[in-house]
Amino acid sequence: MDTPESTLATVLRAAVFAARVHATHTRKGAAAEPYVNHVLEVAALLAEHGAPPAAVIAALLHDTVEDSDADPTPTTLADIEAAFGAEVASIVAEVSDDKALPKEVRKANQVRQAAKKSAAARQLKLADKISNLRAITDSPPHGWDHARRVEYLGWAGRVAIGLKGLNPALDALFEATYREALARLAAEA
Ligand SMILES: Nc1nc2c(ncn2[C@@H]2O[C@H](COP(=O)(O)OP(=O)(O)O)[C@@H](OP(=O)(O)OP(=O)(O)O)[C@H]2O)c(=O)[nH]1
Repeated sequence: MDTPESTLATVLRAAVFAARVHATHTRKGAAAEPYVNHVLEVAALLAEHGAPPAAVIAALLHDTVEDSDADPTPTTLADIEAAFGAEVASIVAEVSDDKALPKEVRKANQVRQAAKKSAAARQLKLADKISNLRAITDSPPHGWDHARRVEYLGWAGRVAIGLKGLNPALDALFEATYREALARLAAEA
């Protein structure tokens, strides 16, 4: 008889799935960290701040579809649904940018659509931005000058306006991370 998988087992299975998909991907930062470090950080932020298990599992998988589009065997939402179910796949769909759209449209859509997303997707996206703001100061993407980092910070702040209001502790961490990044960028100017 099949026994239902525990949440812990699903979380670990998602981590293994993400590590395999991102095996050849690195972060854009100077440290060129393995990409999976980012998704583990986002999932840990959510788990530490009381987000539901489906959001933590989706966090591990959140870039597998968007970032495997150029891989020999891209990961699809159907793959995620088959392996982790419809709820997780739906959250991953909500936080995946459509890479076919021009970058300016994708960026504007993130600002415009943030507040319309589900509670799980909003918390996931906020944790994603916290991780990216940390990276902006600790290991900035290669070739990003000061102006580009300031622009990213401002844009992330505008997206976050629509994401906040669900998880006060996560909201506070975003605010603190934003202020720290702003102070460090101001000190460099
Ligand atoms: N800040 C930062 N971003 C990195 C790093 N490595 C990869 N990225 C990805 O690069 C995106 C920011 O680069 P951009 O040039 O602005 O955008 P693009 O890659 O989507 O064209 C982030 O997207 P995003 O829309 O902010 O996040 P997401 O929603 O795609 O996860 C993030 O996914 C890194 O070291 N630092």
